[in-house]
Amino acid sequence: MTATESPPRPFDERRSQLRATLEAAAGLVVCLDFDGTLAPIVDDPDTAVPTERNRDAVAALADDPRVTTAIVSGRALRDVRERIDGPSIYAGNHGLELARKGTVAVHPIARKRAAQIDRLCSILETALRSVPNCRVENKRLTGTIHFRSVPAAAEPIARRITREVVDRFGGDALALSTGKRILEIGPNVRWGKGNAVELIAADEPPETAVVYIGDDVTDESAFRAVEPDGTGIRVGGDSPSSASCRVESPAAVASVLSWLGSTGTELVARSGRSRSTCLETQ
Ligand SMILES: O=P(O)(O)OC[C@H]1O[C@H](O[C@H]2O[C@H](CO)[C@@H](O)[C@H](O)[C@H]2O)[C@H](O)[C@@H](O)[C@@H]1O
Repeated sequence: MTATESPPRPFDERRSQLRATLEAAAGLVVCLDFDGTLAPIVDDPDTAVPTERNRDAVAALADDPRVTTAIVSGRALRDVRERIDGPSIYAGNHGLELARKGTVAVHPIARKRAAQIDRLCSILETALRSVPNCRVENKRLTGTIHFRSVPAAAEPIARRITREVVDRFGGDALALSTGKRILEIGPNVRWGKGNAVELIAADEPPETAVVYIGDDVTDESAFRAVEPDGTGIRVGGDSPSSASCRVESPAAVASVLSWLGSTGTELVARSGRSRSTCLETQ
C-alpha cells in the first residue's frame, strides 16, 4: 500500500463529500474506463458491451453541455469508439492516443515503437499457438495477451513464455504490465491514463471537478491524477486504491452516472450561478 492508498469507501458513504466538491466546482468532467466499468468483464474481449443503463447514462451525460465526458480505455482508440458512442473525448491504449477537438494525438515514442509491438505480437502468436484459448490482441501501440480462457494448468506456462519472449525481443524499448487475467506489452515510457486525464482536465476552466471511474491497475494513475480535488471511484472489491470511493460493479456505475447527470450537474450549475451573482455585486 503506498502512502496515498487505503481501502476506498462505499460511494454512498462519500456522497456528501462529492456534493461539497460539486457545490464548489465551476464545471464537471466525467472520465470513464470501459472494461469492468461500463461493460461487465466477459471471457471473449470481442464480445464486451456496456450495460444498457450505462450506455444510456453515458449518452445523457455526453448530451449535457454542462459536462465534459471522456472514455479512457486500455483498448485501441478505434475499438473502444465503436463500443460506446457519445463522448466528445476518447483516450485509447491506456492514454497513449487521445482523440479530442477533432484531432488524434499519439505519444511520439509509442508511435516509433509500434512496429516493434507488431513484431512482438506476431512472435507471441507463434510461441503461444499450442496454449488452448490464449489470445494475443494486437492494438498497434500496445498488445494484450489474454489468459482468461486458458485452462488453469496451462496459464503459468503461458505467462512464462510471454515474459521470456518480451525479455528476449523487447529489450529496454518495451515493457510488460499486468491487468485482469492479462499481460500487456507497451513502450517503456512513463505515460498512462493519469497523463491523459491531466490533459483532458487542463482544457477546462479552473476549479472544474473531475470524476474518474475505473476498475483496474492502470486506472490507479488516473485516480491519483484526480484526487483529492476531484473524485476517483473504483469499481469492484475493496482492495487498497488511490480512489476515495468504490462501487460494486458496472451495474452500480449506472446509478452513479445518473446521479452525476441529475443532482451533480444541478449542484455545479448552482455553484456557477452563485459565482456570477458574486461577480455582479462586486
Ligand atoms: O482500460 P479498459 O478499458 O478497462 O481496458 C483494459 C483491458 O480490457 C480488455 O481486457 C479485459 O476485459 C476483457 C473483456 O471483458 C476480459 O476478457 C479480459 O480478461 C480483461 O483483462 C481488453 O481486451 C484489453 O485490451 C484492455 O487493455
